[in-house]
Amino acid sequence: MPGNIKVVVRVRPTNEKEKDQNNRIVVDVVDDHVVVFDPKEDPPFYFHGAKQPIPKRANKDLKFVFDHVYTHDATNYDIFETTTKEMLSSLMEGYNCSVFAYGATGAGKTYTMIGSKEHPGITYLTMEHLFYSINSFEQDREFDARVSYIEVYNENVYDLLKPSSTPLQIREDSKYGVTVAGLTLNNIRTARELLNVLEDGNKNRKQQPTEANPDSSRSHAVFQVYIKMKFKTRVQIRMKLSMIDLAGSERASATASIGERLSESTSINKSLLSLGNCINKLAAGIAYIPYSCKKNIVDGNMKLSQYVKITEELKKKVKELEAKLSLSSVTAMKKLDLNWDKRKREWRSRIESEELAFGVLEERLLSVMRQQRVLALRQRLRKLTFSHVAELAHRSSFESINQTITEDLPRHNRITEHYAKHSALLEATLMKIWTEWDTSRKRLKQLYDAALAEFPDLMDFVEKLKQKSEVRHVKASDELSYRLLSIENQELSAVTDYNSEMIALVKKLYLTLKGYDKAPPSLTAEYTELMKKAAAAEKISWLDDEIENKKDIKYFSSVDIKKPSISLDCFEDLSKILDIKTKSYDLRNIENLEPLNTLQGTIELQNNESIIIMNDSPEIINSEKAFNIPKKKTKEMNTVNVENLDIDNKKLPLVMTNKMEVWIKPTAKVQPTALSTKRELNDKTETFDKQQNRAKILKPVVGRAIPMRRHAAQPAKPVGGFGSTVSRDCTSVTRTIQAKKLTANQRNAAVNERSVGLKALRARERIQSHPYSRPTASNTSKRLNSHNKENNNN
Ligand SMILES: Nc1ncnc2c1ncn2[C@@H]1O[C@H](COP(=O)(O)OP(=O)(O)OP(=O)(O)O)[C@@H](O)[C@H]1O
Repeated sequence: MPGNIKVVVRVRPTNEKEKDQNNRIVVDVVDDHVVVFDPKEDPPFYFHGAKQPIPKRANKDLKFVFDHVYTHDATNYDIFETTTKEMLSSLMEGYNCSVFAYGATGAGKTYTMIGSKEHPGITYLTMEHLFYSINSFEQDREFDARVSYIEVYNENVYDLLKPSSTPLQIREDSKYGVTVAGLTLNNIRTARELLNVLEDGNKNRKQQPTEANPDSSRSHAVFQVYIKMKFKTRVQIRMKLSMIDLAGSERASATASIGERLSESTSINKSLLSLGNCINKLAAGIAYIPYSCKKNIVDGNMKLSQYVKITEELKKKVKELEAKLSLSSVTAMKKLDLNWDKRKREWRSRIESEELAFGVLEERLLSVMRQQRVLALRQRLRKLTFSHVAELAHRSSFESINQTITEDLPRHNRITEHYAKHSALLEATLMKIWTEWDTSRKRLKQLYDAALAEFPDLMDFVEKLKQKSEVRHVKASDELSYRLLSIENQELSAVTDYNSEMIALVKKLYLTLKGYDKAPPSLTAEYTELMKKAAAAEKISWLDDEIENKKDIKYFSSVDIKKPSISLDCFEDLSKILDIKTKSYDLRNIENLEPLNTLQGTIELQNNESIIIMNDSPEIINSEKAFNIPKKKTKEMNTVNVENLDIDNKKLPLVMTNKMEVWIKPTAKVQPTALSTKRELNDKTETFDKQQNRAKILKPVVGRAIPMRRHAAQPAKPVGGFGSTVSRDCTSVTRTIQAKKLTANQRNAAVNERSVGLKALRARERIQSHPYSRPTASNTSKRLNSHNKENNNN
């Protein structure tokens, strides 16, 4: 505002009563600034030729100049536009502002200040604009606006927002000045909320009808807005806006006050008198004014030379002050900066030490969780072993074995009990540490939030610490996976050895019986079934499977630190994985076993590829079953070349025995071996089609070659075929098709190599060294001797 005070006058329209009584209008609005009170009457006039009487009392005809004068047709909005609207910009700059409505009873003070819902007063309009300003500044400032609404009635203060018959206490202290103890401050965010607050407050205001005003307010109402404005630069400003609807100044005679009204009038007048005195003293420049204010009077009688001297002195003083001010502001800024850095460092070190403590707790927690997981796995494996042993004891017909195993049961029980105790202990420890860890975690989070609220640039620092914690989790998970897998692996190899021995034993027993024609068909069937199962677990790796399995591994080994009590649930899934693995056998020991293992599938060919299937078996008698090929033809199928085979869509439905190896080759032709014929190939392929068209597996890896049982009597032919060295080599059985894309020369070399005597030689050696071949006329005694010898050794 241009000045720090503005005085305006509003003239209200005459009311019905005044109109009825034909009251004289005593205020004459000359223009926007000048008003004449009790203006002179117009010159006497004549009516029907008779001069009308002149009033006895002389008119005061007092002229007043104001900052603005509003006529009776001005609206509350007009008043707001030229008064408090301007004032708001001063308020937003941090000045306290006050607005008083002063006037006689019924003059329209409440109408102007408070108004009604239809005609909101300037308090509402001002606040509405204030909220608008607050919103427009929101980008770089934060606001907190609270309001209070009190009335001063009979010199006592009452809270209009929390009505009570007991007045509030007024206090004065050096820091905050005059305050009202126990005052309600309402946090409001919109002008609409304010309207409700004002309405509620007004209902509690003391109003009584007087002669002059049927709704006369008998108290001074003080509406105050406390605004806290915080800049992004952390500078904070508090300011206060007071909108005061004073009680009407009145003459007891005019308001016809008696009794209680009269005492109210007395109080009202007394307080207004004090206010008036204060304003008058300010205006008159009196030395002592009870509320704030500096005297600034210039003596008009001083000489010009004195003015010059004073001005010089003042200039000097101003320079001194300016220098001091700039010095102190630099010092203050430095101090501020130092404080700033110091506080930041304090936050960092507080956070660091809390994080350190948190990290120690977390390490402990993770370690206990790891122990718990490992123990749970051991517990489960122990249970599994125990149930196997118990079953074995139950089934065993050997008294001595049964006894040994039964005697061992108490030890199993003791171990199980020990595991349970240890597990309970770990559980208790875990819960204790977890509670401490959780408390520390929450505390750390609070510190992070508080530090970032004050120093957003600490974000990187906080993020690094958070990452540290994540790394701890990942490490713990990895370590756990490693521990679990190594335990599992130990278990697996133990089970594998055991199973291999068992299968070897079964094989010996069965073949021995069979060698002596003592194997009944039911036993053969059972044996065949068992071998099928064993073969089904053969180590054929499927590329996709490996990927899927990895998911499971991740699942069982992750550490969910936030839910320690249910962390062991995932072991159910782990058990599934382990079960799969423990069922797999070591296939090294089931080579040379019957029956044929078959691999079914479809090989999809690339445009430049063809297929060669080779079979190195000198006798094809058992593949007859799998392929359903007539005997006379199968005998000729030692080597099968499917090169250039015209299969629909270049897909070859395939039943691959373990005696075969599939070679995928580029279009370059491979020289067929001497024994291969197309005719044989076609016969075989037709059979595949008939039987195995439903096969769906894509991209199979070549299976391990398991040579069929051989008849020692049948001479091994020097035939072509795939090399058994490849198939026996455990590491090479998981080759992918891609790995087989050899050049034509390499392939030819390989084919030829395998086609000649080397393979046949090996096959012969195997046959001759095989102790369980059916005895023939020429070698029966030799076989029996060697068989008996081996049994004795066992
Ligand atoms: N500008 C206006 N236009 C229309 N009506 C008005 C105006 N000013 C006041 N009035 C009416 O005049 C009456 C008295 O007004 P108001 O109650 O605001 O007076 P007041 O000065 O607050 O009186 P008191 O001191 O007794 O409380 C009310 O009925 C109000 O509606």
